[in-house]
Order: sequence, then C-alpha cells, then structure tokens
Amino acid sequence: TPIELVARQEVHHLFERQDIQTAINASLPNVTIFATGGTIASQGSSNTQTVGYQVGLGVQQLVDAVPEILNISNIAGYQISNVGSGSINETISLKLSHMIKEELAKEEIAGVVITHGTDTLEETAFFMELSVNSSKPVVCVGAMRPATALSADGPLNLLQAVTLAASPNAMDRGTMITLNDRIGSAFYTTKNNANSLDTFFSTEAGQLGVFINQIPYFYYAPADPIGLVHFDLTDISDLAQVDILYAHQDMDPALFNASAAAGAQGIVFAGVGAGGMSSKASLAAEELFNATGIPIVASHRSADGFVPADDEDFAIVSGFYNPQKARVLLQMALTIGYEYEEIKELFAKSYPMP
Ligand SMILES: NC(=O)C[C@H](N)C(=O)O
Repeated sequence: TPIELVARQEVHHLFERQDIQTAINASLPNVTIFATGGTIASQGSSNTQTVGYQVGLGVQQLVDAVPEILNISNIAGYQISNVGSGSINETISLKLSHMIKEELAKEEIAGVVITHGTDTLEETAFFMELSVNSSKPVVCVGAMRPATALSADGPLNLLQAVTLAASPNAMDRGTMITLNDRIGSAFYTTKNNANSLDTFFSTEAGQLGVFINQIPYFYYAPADPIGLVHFDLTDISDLAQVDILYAHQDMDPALFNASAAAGAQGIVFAGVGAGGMSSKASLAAEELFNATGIPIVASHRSADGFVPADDEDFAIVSGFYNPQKARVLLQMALTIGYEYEEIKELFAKSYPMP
C-alpha cells in the first residue's frame, strides 16, 4: 500500500535525512526526529479552532516553532508521512522501525523522537517497543491542540521529547510516550480521552516519570516490563492481518466469519468486561477457531483492565494488553510464524502466575 499523503503536504524529502539547523554544536548530543503527522503538525484557520484542522507542517517547521530545542541537541529530521494517525499503516510502521534501528545503531546518535497523531500513537509506540530493541531512547510525542491554537501544547511537548531522547537517564527504558509533562512506558500507556490535553494514561505500572521545569525525573531505575519480547523484523516487509472486533450487546456473530473471509489471520475482540461476549458471538468465534485454527484473543473494551486465563476456553486471553496492543503483538507473532500454543504463551508471559 502506498503511503498516504495529505494534499497540503509540503515536505518533499520523504525518507530523506534533513539537517534541521545549519550549525552543528559538537558539545551537544544528536537527536533525530521522525515526523509522521498528527495534530502536532496541524494548522487551523484561527487560533481558537481546535477541531477540524489540517495536517501539513513539516519536520523543519515543527522545530522552527521551538528554537530552544537546538540548545539541547543537534537535530536531523525525516518526514516519514504527514497524516492523521488513523492513517498510519504497516508500511509506515515497518519503515519507521527499520529506519530507527539503523539510526540508533550510529554511535553519534543519542536517541530518536517520533512525532505522531495521538489517536493511534500508542500502537506505533508499542510497535517500536517490540521491534527496535536498543538501549537508546525512542520517544513518541504528539499534541492535542494544533500548532496554530492558543496555548498549543505541541512545542513544549516536542521540547520535552527531544530533552528525553537526549537524556542519559532515559537509556534502557525502551520506547516512551511523553505528553503534557508525563513520561509513560509504551508498554502500558494508552490514550484515555479523545479531546483533553492530558489524555495519555498509564496503568499504575506504566508511569515512569515526570518533567519538572523541563528536566525529566524518573520514579524508577530502568526495568523491563514483565512479558516484554522483541521481534526482529529486519527482513519483514508485510505483516499478518489481524482485525479487532468490538463486543457489545447483541453482537452480530457473523462478524467473525466476515473478518476471516476478508483475510484476517488473527482476531482480537474487545470484549465486554474481562473478555466477554454474547453466547451467540462466542459460539461463532469458537466455530471459526475450530474450523480454521485462526487465533482469537480476548481483550477488553474498558479503557483498562486484565483478562484472566481460562484453560477451558478456546480464546487466548490478553492479560494486561488492551485490544490495540494485543493486535500489534499478535500481528508480529503471526508474521514471525508462531503457532497457537506459542502465541498463548506469549500473551501469558505478561501475567506470570504467582
Ligand atoms: N491529537 C491528535 O493528534 C489527533 C489526530 N487526529 C491524530 O492524528 O491522531
């Protein structure tokens, strides 16, 4: 699938490295920004417009809005796409993962920042968490107000993201999400509110630290989340198709077969409560699993929670993974060739039995 670009795309250097400033300061660390679009790169027609704005600012303009960034780090940028994050697809995620791996392998690079729409930022962040595997920081950042708005949050968020990516304290913490002064682990952070500035929410385990006066303070020494695995996607150019089905009262059981018929190799359902469905939908899912072996993962539609193991059930339980993160994990596992039992173990790793 070709990468979708919006009409107002102004950057012609897609995948081409751009030096953002002319003078390089040898005493500063080097950070590379991978810009993908989102509200942080958007403009409205007035300074009070905070819905219905257009994506279009390039990576150079994002940095130009916060020249203070250049006191912290030398910056280079890649314009990977310039889209709302609902349009981020596997071509973009894979390209990002490959390019970030290459970038972090360079000795002179301290860390990288991904600017991204907040709607699906957690999916890209989790994708990087599973596939980059570097001790250097990968920091995902977005904004809830467009660049043209009064009190736009993008510039300070970007300054903090670059600060974090350049910070030695941020080493060995995997991929992080920073927004509105908070630093969260990509493993645990999720978008919590469609509109509010303070939208990123981490479970108790996932809040890593906070910015005070633009300095990142961490609560813990670096540690891997339980269940974290890494996939080597170096030679991968396509990912397995995994669909998410949303459970609700009177859920149509035909959705499971329809999904499989449309090519899904795995299905995650955002279950009611802790991974539930109506009995008719559950029966359809089980019949599909028995007929095809397509792994079906039970997650939850509530913003947070845990789906506990049930050995009697055909469905693989998601444990702490929300549906969108369970989907990324299942996509990678299927792409690498994991079988049903291995997939089950993979999900179970995140909730080791006491
Ligand atoms: N706040 C945002 O970035 C939302 C935007 N619709 C996006 O690209 O995800």
